[in-house]
Amino acid sequence: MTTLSIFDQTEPETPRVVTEDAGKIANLLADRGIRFERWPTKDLPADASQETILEAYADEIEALKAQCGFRTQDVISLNPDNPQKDAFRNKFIDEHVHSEDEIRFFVRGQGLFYLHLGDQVYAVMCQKNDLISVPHGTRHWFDMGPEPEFTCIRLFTNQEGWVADFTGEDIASRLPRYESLAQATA
Ligand SMILES: CSCCC(=O)C(=O)O
Ligand SMILES: [Fe+2]
Ligand code: NI
Repeated sequence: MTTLSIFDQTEPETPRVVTEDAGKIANLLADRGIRFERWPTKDLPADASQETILEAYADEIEALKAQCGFRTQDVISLNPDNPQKDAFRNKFIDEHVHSEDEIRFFVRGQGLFYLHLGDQVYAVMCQKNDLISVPHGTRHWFDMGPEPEFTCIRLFTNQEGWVADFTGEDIASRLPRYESLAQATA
């Protein structure tokens, strides 16, 4: 199940709110300017190519582009047998921002997005079907865990695609990582 855990940054050990109610999750995130929706997905093999995935979701991608001005897209897909999984995990695991609006649409598996909003951190264990926005300037990080298994379509208003600005803050290391949150909310 998709789970939202909300932490005060001054008390990163214990979430003050934990919910698996998709409607509540959407409302709590909308209150903070984050879009969260559940979109239908298609049956595709775990090793489907980026091309196949973009083709299968061409209508959804076009709709989002028309609606919100997204210009580029890519696919990030990881499986536990990926020899570079640790490097990929590390790539996103520290707090960063993007200078443009982005969307993440999980079409397979799960992954944990942390959004640092004001003095709170919203940790969203995203699942297949979840679409979440990362508005420009939103401090965030992403933990795919030690055995990553997910496919995510990413949309960018930036023509260059994914460009990250790391904040240099250590907040990510003070919050529970994927392993504890997946455990706590299983
Ligand atoms: C699930 S997509 C990988 C993470 C990412 O793109 C990001 O943090 O910006
Ligand atoms: Fe990011
Ligand atoms: Ni669950």
